[in-house]
Amino acid sequence: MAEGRIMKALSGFYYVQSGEELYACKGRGLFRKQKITPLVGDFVVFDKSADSEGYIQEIKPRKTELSRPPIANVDQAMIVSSVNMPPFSSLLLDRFLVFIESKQIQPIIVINKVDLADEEELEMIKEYKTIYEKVGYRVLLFSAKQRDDMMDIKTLFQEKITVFAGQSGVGKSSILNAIKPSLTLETAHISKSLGRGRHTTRHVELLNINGGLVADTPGFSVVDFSHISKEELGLCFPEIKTLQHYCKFRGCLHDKEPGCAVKNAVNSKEIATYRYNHYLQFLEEIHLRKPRY
Ligand SMILES: Nc1nc2c(ncn2[C@@H]2O[C@H](COP(=O)(O)OP(=O)(O)OP(=O)(O)O)[C@@H](O)[C@H]2O)c(=O)[nH]1
Ligand SMILES: [Zn+2]
Repeated sequence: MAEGRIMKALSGFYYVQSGEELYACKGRGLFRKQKITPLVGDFVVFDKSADSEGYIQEIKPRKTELSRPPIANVDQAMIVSSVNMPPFSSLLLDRFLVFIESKQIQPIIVINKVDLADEEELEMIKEYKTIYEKVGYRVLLFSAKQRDDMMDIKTLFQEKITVFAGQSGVGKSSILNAIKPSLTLETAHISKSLGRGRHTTRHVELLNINGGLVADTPGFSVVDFSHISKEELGLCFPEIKTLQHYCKFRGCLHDKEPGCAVKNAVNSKEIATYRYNHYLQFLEEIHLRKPRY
């Protein structure tokens, strides 16, 4: 028996890295009865059947799990937005933040295309940077076009599994390609050996970059809150989470309740009003959600 991490899933094989070796493994064993499918990012126990082949016998418990892209044990997500083209939207950014927080994954905010910003826009973006840093997030202003801050991004990968997320067109693929210029070549190579076109095979692969693992897919560009309850929503806003113990009522949703520490903090400008308004908007969205059967 050996242990390793699934780095890639392709055509029914799970490619497990153990030490320096990569083993092409088939799924078999106990986890089939448990009805869980191995995911890229999983730690697994496997039987070596030949030189570089094997059978997965066991999947180790997961820290986190994403379904789009399907990856287990993701530590952090780079949420990419852009200053311009498409214009910066704090509402969308907050949606992504809430989604990532709800999955127990650490968000990092990347605001891309700073090369396109005029003075006024740069000023606005810096104000947002200050607000989100106060909340406790790391914020990177970035340009995939100029690429001067590449090391800033790369140092964040160490000993982590990272995915990229963000609205369409913000530059996720551009940043990925800038980080790993050989990426497109590798993707083309894999598909060619299977005799298929580049875009027909959807697979996820973890790439070794700067001592960490980065998912080679631009990740998700839409999020939904269907798995989040009203009570959980406040936990996805760090500045609300730290204050909610001071609310008068346990289970306070920080809406109409009296003696709410969160509303007091909004009134005293301790919490950004727009963040609180987004919270209320998401709360309403969850409230109006049709029950699913
Ligand atoms: N000026 C400028 N353009 C950029 C920058 N980063 C990306 N772009 C351009 O923005 C467009 C969209 O970039 P992509 O990398 O395809 O964006 P994406 O987020 O992967 O988009 P989807 O694949 O649709 O999710 C492309 O034309 C890029 O060349 C940047 O930092 N500055
Ligand atoms: Zn409250």
